[in-house]
Amino acid sequence: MAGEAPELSAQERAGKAFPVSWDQFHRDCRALTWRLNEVGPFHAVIAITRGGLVPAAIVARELGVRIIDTVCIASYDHDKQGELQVLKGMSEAAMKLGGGTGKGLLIVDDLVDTGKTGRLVRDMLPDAHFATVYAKPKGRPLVDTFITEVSQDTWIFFPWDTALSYHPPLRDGAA
Ligand SMILES: O=P(O)(O)OC[C@H]1O[C@H](OP(=O)(O)OP(=O)(O)O)[C@H](O)[C@@H]1O
Ligand code: HPA
Ligand SMILES: [Mg+2]
Repeated sequence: MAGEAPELSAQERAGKAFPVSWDQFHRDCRALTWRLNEVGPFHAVIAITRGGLVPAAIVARELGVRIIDTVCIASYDHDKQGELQVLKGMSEAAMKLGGGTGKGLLIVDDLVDTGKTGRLVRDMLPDAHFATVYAKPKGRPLVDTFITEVSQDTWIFFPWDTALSYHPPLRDGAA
């Protein structure tokens, strides 16, 4: 409708930027593993794709877990959240390892934001341990273990989504 404000993307609503480098991400994943090592052992790691694949590989390597499965969920088209779509559920083998409820399984994702994705996986595997590297306040209650809390009005930029580029100086004309 004419005059109506355009819908803001989640990233525009978030406003602040929190860029994460590969080094920082690796360090944060290792810190997450230190905490998870106190909770395990785990039979298998379940990565929530795609963002959960990178931390899941690092965590599984540190914890010596070699069985890794995926739950493929999509909701954000770049930075706009739509309906959650489960594109692929867990394998029967991993489900069996978790006794049907996820007991002894470790679910890993890069972050929780609104918590919608987290809620869906918790409903699928109520007894699993759910870990993320970053957590925003709305999603935080759904996570068992995380490393860094980031405010709800911040957008996290992951290293696989970004590239180095020129940034002008803060002060006009200082370049
Ligand atoms: O707490 P929520 O508001 O549900 O958001 C968190 C989810 O959003 C992102 O995934 P996305 O759906 O963008 O897919 P991707 O992992 O393939 O990038 C992120 O990796 C989490 O899985
Ligand atoms: N960064 C990247 N992807 C996301 C975010 C975020 O802050 N929230 C939901 N998906
Ligand atoms: Mg994701």
